[in-house]
Amino acid sequence: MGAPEILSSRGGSLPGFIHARELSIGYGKPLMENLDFTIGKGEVFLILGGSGTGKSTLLKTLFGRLAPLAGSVEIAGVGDPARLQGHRPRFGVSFQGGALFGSLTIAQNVALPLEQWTSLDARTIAGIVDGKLRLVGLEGAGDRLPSELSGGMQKRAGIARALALENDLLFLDEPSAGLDPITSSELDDLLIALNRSLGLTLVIVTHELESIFKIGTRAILLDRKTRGIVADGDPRVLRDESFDPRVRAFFHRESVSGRREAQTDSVQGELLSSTPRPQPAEEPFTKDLPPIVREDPFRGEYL
Ligand SMILES: Nc1ncnc2c1ncn2[C@@H]1O[C@H](COP(=O)(O)OP(=O)(O)OP(=O)(O)O)[C@@H](O)[C@H]1O
Repeated sequence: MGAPEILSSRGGSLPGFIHARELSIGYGKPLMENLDFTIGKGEVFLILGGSGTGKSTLLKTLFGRLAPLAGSVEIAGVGDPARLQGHRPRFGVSFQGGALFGSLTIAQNVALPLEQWTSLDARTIAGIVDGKLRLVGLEGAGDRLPSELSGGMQKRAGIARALALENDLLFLDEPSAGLDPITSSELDDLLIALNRSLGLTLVIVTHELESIFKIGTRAILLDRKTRGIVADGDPRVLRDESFDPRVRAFFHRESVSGRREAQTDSVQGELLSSTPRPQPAEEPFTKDLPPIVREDPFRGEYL
């Protein structure tokens, strides 16, 4: 495998936060081998690639749900995140499907990690939950069940729950899957606001081009054939300056041979077979995001 093309204006300039070293991932048989990269604190780091390349598998390996086949992952100086299973989470995770508990209200869902991992009293937890719901623009929706919310609101509720423990690192798998373009763009606005205001580090699997260029400060592109990273850098720089046909194929929605695909949502190219179709428009969400402040006086208790 050749070295990845590095076209980065930002990657690597921030202090290292997550280190993947000679990392091989997969289920028995490796999907990716010898991955080496560092994610900086405060980066919006995107994992890109075609369908089935192993993006979600890499994400799960980074946060310890899956053990590496070889190599290591270190988060904030602590090696082997798999060993942290069963301990208080050091980061939030928001997966495809949201995984909110359908029989619990939104407020109860957000309260769960606080009840599980802290000894805070109910009143304090209720105050924190209110703050988290405000943070994601869901004030007033705490008493509703997930089924009573639009898809975009459910995603934001999932993010509020992932942030309940005040972690400064969030892993997200296809956050805008199934959302219409406007709701998806509003979710991007929320992620940008969280990144800029809280300094949250975001590690995101996505293949929505609009999202990639809007929120990503750094991206790696996985390639199934070489089982490695073919590009690493600022997604806009990769789009505009790369001559690698695989990189161009991904960022310009071309086939690897350079032919521009007629339909961006049904491309057949090597890297590009799974852009999800948008769903019908949802309940609108105000563009005016709430001011984001670290309003939580109990932060020290459960960090
Ligand atoms: N639990 C599992 N056991 C065995 N193989 C799996 C498992 N989960 C995923 N795979 C396989 O691993 C490969 C990579 O899957 P993964 O979900 O990581 O890809 P991806 O790049 O995220 O794809 P997509 O964009 O379609 O979600 C696929 O061939 C998939 O079928």
